[in-house]
Amino acid sequence: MEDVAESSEKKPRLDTLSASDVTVESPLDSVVPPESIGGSSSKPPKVDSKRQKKKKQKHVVPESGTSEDVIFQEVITLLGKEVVEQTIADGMEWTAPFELREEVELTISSMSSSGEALATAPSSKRPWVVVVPFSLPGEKIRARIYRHGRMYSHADLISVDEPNPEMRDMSLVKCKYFGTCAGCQYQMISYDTQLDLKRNVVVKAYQNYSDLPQSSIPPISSTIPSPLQYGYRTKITPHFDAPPKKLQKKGAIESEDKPDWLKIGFNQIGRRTVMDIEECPIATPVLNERFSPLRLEIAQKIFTYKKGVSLLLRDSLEIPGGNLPTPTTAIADPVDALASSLEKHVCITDHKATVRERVGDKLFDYQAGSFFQNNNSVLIPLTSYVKDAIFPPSSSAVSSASPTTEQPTHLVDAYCGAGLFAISLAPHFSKVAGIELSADSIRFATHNAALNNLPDGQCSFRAGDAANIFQVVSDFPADRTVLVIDPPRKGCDEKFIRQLLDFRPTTVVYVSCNVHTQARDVGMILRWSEEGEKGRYVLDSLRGFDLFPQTAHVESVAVLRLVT
Ligand SMILES: C[S@@+](CC[C@H](N)C(=O)[O-])C[C@H]1O[C@@H](n2cnc3c(N)ncnc32)[C@H](O)[C@@H]1O
Repeated sequence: MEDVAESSEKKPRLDTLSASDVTVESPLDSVVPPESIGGSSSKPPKVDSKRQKKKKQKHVVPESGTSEDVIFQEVITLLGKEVVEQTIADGMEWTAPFELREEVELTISSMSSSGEALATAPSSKRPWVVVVPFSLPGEKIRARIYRHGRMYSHADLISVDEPNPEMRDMSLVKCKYFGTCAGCQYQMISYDTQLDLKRNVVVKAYQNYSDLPQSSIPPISSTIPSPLQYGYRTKITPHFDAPPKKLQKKGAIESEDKPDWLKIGFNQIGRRTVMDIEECPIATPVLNERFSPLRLEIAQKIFTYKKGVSLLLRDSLEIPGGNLPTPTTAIADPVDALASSLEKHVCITDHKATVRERVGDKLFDYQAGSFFQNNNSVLIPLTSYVKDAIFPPSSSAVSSASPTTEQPTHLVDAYCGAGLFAISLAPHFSKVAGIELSADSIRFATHNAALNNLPDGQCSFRAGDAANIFQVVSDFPADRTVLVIDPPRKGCDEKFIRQLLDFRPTTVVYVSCNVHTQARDVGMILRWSEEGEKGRYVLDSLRGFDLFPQTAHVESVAVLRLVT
């Protein structure tokens, strides 16, 4: 897509406006009962006057790739570039045409990449967009405005007055908190449609963020499904607030039951308020089994907490000898470890304890508080897909962009965590190097190489910034080296991309939980690779993976090949 900012000559640029001080109200503490999203209406919520404190807030243009910026790009698509530029030129982009708590009737136009619905404001108002959860294209709804952004306002859904019968099927909903909890957006949509929506997010991200011509973006295939669509989440982090000060002062007596004021669960949609949640159907069974007794244990000692707490529940295989905080440094017989690892699942709540997961014929240990992918059921499809992208399974599948018939022999795993990609792919390479910021994860990656019986010296892992890996692998032959990148949501930094281009591996597989920053980085890699004479990268394939069914999240895998 053309850069809107570049195309405006005298008008202010969309991305360079200064911050201004304005007075806003904090969001209301309102609740949309789940039944209202099926088509009936609800009463206005009670308004807690204490929560309506006025506060000063600066309006800052959101950084590229953040969720606010992603919505703003969608506002531009919906309202049109000219209209948005004119509104900015008039200095009105932060001035909503709605009062807070105003109720509006809307017709939904499209879905945002965050899984909410977008509607343009009624024609009696200035051009503006309203963002509403749990609504679908074509539906007529009533909503209540609670917060303003840049040319858009967030609203609570009050009722769906005319549902979209082709997309909405409330009989699919499996959670009693759906419609109030912030966790899931899509339970009322068929799984095939969820996958289509996620494909569309990848399409839009590359249109809005890559700055590449359409001809450089390959057709984006259908999103790869998760084998499990419920009961898949191997990690949940419910939280609770400390007891209210007045109760702490009274020194309230500990009781066997959970007091009504104590909410242990997840955030309410659009709010920072914690909802009381007893079970989460997208979490694995072992996590749900542990959650009820854990809630009671917390309730019984709630007055010992002076601050709010985030709990951790991780699904793990039971490790013979116990899921101890330190991995066994010496693994006497790794083959035995693989064979004897118990397949019994347990719930780990200690951040320092060791969690074990199986991915195909590999075992991965990691510290419970560290990063590991949260949907074990999709990890074989994901790692197999990456392997097939590196070594296309049949000659007919070899891309025309493939520069050489020689097979890659060396693998670099940047942002490697506990070694998921490095260790899964190691049998196909003679040398593997991984880098990762977390020293704990690196300790486990090294341990996992031994646990999986990989030959001594084949894999090396080091703690540090990803950009440092290129000094370490200076003896790797670039034309036989594959680079896997799996950075956090903010993506790679410029230093990393410059070093990548100095090294120029034959294939780059970029796995990302934020397709917007991925699109930005891939765009940079492709454009900058045209400088110099070391060969340029082409985007060979691009595909979404569904790691989080029932939610709007999509993981994206981009495969880049070097061509001369
Ligand atoms: C999305 S996770 C991927 C981990 C691993 N590839 C996996 O699938 O389990 C991103 C990882 O990058 C690490 N990280 C964040 N910033 C980094 C940096 N500047 N350099 C290296 N690693 C970084 C995080 O600690 C985290 O483990």
